[in-house]
Amino acid sequence: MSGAFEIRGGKKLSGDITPQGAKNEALQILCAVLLTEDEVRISNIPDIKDVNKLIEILQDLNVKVTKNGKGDYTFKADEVNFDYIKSKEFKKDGAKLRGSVMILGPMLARFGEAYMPTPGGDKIGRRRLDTHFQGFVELGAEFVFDEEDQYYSLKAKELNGKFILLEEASVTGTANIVMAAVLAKGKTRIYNAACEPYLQQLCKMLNRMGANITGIGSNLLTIDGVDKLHGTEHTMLPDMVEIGSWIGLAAMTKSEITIKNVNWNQLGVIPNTFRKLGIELEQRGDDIYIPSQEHYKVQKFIDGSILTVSDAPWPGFTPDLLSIILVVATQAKGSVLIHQKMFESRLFFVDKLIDMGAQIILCDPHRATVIGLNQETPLRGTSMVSPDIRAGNALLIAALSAEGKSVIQNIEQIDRGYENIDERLRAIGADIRRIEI
Ligand SMILES: CC(=O)N[C@H]1[C@@H](OP(=O)(O)OP(=O)(O)OC[C@H]2O[C@@H](n3ccc(=O)[nH]c3=O)[C@H](O)[C@@H]2O)O[C@H](CO)[C@@H](O)[C@@H]1O
Ligand SMILES: C=C(OP(=O)(O)O)C(=O)O
Repeated sequence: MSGAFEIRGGKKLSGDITPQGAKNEALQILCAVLLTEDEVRISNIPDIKDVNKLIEILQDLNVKVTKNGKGDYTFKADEVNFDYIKSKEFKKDGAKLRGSVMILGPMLARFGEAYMPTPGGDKIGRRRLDTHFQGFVELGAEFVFDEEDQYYSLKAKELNGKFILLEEASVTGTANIVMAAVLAKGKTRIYNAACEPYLQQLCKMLNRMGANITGIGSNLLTIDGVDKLHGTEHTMLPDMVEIGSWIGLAAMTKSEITIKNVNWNQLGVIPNTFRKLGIELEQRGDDIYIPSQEHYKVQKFIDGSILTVSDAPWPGFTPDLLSIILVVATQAKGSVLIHQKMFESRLFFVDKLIDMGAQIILCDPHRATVIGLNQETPLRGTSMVSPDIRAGNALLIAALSAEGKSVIQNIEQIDRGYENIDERLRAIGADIRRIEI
C-alpha cells in the first residue's frame, strides 16, 4: 500500500492561497542552529517531510527542540551528541534528504569534525558535492571519502580564512562554506558564491547571531571570522517555488487566484518569466492576483525567434520551476523551448504529459520543445508516478487541468516539499483526495 492522489480535473478554481515557508531556506536555517549553544527561535517553518526529517536529525543530535506553535520552534544546541553522527542510524537518516549535508559546515566549525553519508534528495541527475569539500579543504580541513561506505569525513584543528573561488555557484555548497567560515580565524572571501534569497536570509541570520558577513546578495561574500555566535530569532520567507507553482496552476485551470504575502521583492525574474508565457498577473500590495484567462499567448524574442526559458544560478531563473513552466507551456498559444541546463534527468517526466495529450518534443536530456495547445484540446486524465518533487507538482497541475480522472502515485515525493497540498487545493475548489493503492 502506498499513498496516491486521485484527481478529477477540468474544474476552475478560485480564491486565495498562502504560500508555505520556504523549504530550501528552512533546510539551511535549521542547520545553522548547530553553530551556537544559545537558543534560536525560528518561525514560518513548513510542515513538510524533508524539514521534519531534519528536525528529527537535530533531535537525535541532542539539540533541544521546543514547538511554540504551528511552524514556530526554538532550538538549543548546547549539548550536542557527537556519537549519533558516527552511528549506523545517522548513516541511514542523513542519507534520506539533501539538506542534511548542510550540517557539515556548522559541525566542522564548532566541533572540528563532521561526518555525513552520501545525501538523498531528488534523483534528477548527478548531484556532486565537490564544491562543498573543496571549500572546507581550502579552509584547512582534512577530507576523507570512504567509497565503500559512501561516507564523508572532515577534520580540522582550526579553520583559517582564505580567498575561495568556487568552481560553481552551488547553493548548498555556499551555505555550507559560509557556515564553516563564520567561526574560522581571519577573513574568508567566497567568490562565485550563490546568492539566492534563501542564502541571503541565512547570511542575515548569521549576522544577527554575531557573524560578520558583507556582500550579501552578491557573488562575493566577505566573512570576518568570530570566536562565538549567539542566539537569535528568524522568520522564513514564503516559498518562491510554491508561488510559481500557483501562478502556473491558475493559468492552466483558467482560474482567478490570489497568492497572498509573496514577498514580491524577493521573487526576481519569476513573475516576468510567467508573463512571457502570456500569463497576466498583477502585484497587489504584497499579493499576486491572477485573473481567469481563457488563453495565454507566448511572447517571442525581439528578433522573432522562439521563446527559450532556461535555468541559471540566482538571479537567473530557478531550475526548480522549469517543470512548472513546461507544463504551463503545454496549454499556451505558441511554442517554447525549455532548456534545463543544471540537471540531467529532470525533463524525463514529459513522457507522462505526452501520454496526456501534450505536444512535446524531448530534444535531448536537457531540452524540450513544447508546442502549446492554446486550451483548445484539454489534457486527458491518466495514471502516473511522481518522479521528483517538482515534476510531481507539475503533474499534479496537469491533472487538475485535465479532463477526467488522474491518479498520481509516489506522492511522498510531493509531500516532501509541499505542506498539506491536497487540503489547500480543496480550499480553492480542487477535486483531489488522498487514496491508498
Ligand atoms: C536543498 C536545496 O536547497 N536544494 C536546491 C539546491 O540544490 P544544490 O545546492 O544541491 O544544488 P547546486 O546549487 O549545488 O547545483 C545544482 C546543479 O546545478 C549545477 N550547477 C550549479 C551552479 C552552476 O553555476 N552551474 C551548474 O551547472 C550543479 O552541477 C548541480 O548539478 O540548489 C539547486 C539549484 O538552484 C536547486 O535545484 C535545489 O532545489
Ligand atoms: C531538488 C530539490 O530538492 P532537493 O535539493 O532537496 O533534492 C527541490 O527542492 O526542487
